[in-house]
Amino acid sequence: MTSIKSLLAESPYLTSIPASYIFRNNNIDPNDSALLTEPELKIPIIDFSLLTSGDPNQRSKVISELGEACENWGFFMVINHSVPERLIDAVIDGCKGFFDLAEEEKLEFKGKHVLDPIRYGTSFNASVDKVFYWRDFLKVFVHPQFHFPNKPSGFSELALEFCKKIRQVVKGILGGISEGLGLERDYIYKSLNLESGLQVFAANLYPPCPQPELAMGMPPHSDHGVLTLLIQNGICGLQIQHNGKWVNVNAIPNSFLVNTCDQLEIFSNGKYKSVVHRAVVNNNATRISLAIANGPSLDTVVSPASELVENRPPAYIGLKYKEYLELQQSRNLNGKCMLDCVRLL
Ligand SMILES: O=C(O)CCC(=O)C(=O)O
Ligand SMILES: [Fe+2]
Repeated sequence: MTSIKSLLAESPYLTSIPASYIFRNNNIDPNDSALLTEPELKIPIIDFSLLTSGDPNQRSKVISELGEACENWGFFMVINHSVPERLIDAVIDGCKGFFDLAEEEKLEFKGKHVLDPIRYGTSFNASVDKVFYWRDFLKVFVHPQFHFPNKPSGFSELALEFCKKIRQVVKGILGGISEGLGLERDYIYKSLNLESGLQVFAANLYPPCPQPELAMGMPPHSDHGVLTLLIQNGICGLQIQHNGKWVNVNAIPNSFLVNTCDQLEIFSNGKYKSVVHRAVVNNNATRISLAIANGPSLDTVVSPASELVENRPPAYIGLKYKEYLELQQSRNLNGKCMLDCVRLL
């Protein structure tokens, strides 16, 4: 399966996309006409420094903001996270450097199975996708064991430092979410074994597309883990579903875009729904996004927390995270269809 990058290198003056990439027709999709832009809506913003500050009033205020964001949006932007901007920029440059390698060099990292620790590819799962997505990707398992491509030089070291810092931010946010649910600060972190949790570094390349209104970078889906943190190269393209409408996310510079994922929905017994999101493409700039997915350890059986099923019976069956992940990755990416496999109510 040809990457988008090679497709464009072979046909630099492409004016229409191959039929196999036509995902939608704006004229007939009512969902697409329901697009809202974000300023009217105020996507929640969480000040991470207040979560870690010693001031209990500020902390309890931000914990309740976090709870509202999880309940009403499943999405928020995190500012003042203390991960240096130069590190973020360098990691994004590293992703660009990887995608700029010759195709033969990248193909050395072409994985076969969803649990292969390094996988370079295109679309989502090109062997089952009915329509191809306008996206090339590099997915790497960086925790509990750190794997990484050995090129471009220096990229691996930067990624190691970055992912470690992200785990600290995730720990802080999950502490706030736990307390917001009335649990001990480290309850979610411990119950889901985040200390040995799976962390996936997923870099996405969306080259300019001659017919962006017909193509899709990534189709509507929810993420399988607990929390995903996303950064990008200053070019927007992420949209989240909110009250049945698509909302453009205009990221605050240097913020992390955070979405709550399926394992948190299951663990919170449906109180915090994982958010459906997608990536649209444009016709003038290459977009790079980097999603860091943070999940339980692969052998954790995730089920609704016992503390949260007192007033409401469990709404999901327990399933080992590894099994959930294998199922999700081997199918078509389609909204929240995976959660339906474990839903009881
Ligand atoms: O590129 C984006 O904005 C979204 C990426 C995404 O949803 C993912 O990698 O799971
Ligand atoms: Fe996603």
